[in-house]
Amino acid sequence: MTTTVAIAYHSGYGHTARQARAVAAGVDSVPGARADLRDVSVLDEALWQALAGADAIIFGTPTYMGSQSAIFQAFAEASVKVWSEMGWRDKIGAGFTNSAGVNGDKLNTLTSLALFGAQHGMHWATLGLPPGWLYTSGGSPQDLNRLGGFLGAMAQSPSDLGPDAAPMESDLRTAEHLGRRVAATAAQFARGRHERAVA
Ligand SMILES: Cc1cc2nc3c(=O)[nH]c(=O)nc-3n(C[C@H](O)[C@H](O)[C@H](O)COP(=O)(O)O)c2cc1C
Repeated sequence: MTTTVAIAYHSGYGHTARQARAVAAGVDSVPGARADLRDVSVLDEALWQALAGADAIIFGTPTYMGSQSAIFQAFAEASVKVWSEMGWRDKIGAGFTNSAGVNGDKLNTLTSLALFGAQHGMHWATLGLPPGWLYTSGGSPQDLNRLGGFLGAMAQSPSDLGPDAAPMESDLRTAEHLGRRVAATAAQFARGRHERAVA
């Protein structure tokens, strides 16, 4: 039984795409799980079919002007047809974002993604990591979850570095963690549904 985790993301300049690939690597590291990376700037039938068939959907967007990008929001609004049929209800949902500021108002973006998932009746998976780096005086920027998010995975890319150099490695490991966690959670849900069906 393969667990499919779709990663539905937008990236204007490539940084969030790099984070999305790290999420996918985390998914693919779980035995029996398969990541399906989908760029939501192309709203075609293949996208909607892939999302309909996924056990979990992880949403990703850069933080632009303190929230999700306009292109991600266009995708969210276009999902109203799926919403009207509750097509994603009971799937696992999760989110990630990347921005230039250390804070940069990323939490507002993650909150918005979680509400989006809630409107679709999804079960929201959190990051599930303690905060790293400045949370204790002995922390390091190399810590997992160095940006201290809980609702999803955060990454930070200095505005003068290209996607070849940012986000930094610890943020990419944090993104991998989210992918692994969602894949494991989706597999648990799928097994539970299967056992209920055969009981
Ligand atoms: C229109 C626009 C708005 C932005 N707003 C924010 C913001 O509110 N907070 C922040 O920290 N960075 C902001 N940034 C910086 C981006 O989040 C950052 O460059 C990010 O790495 C871009 O990701 P991408 O390459 O996937 O598009 C903004 C960038 C643009 C182009």
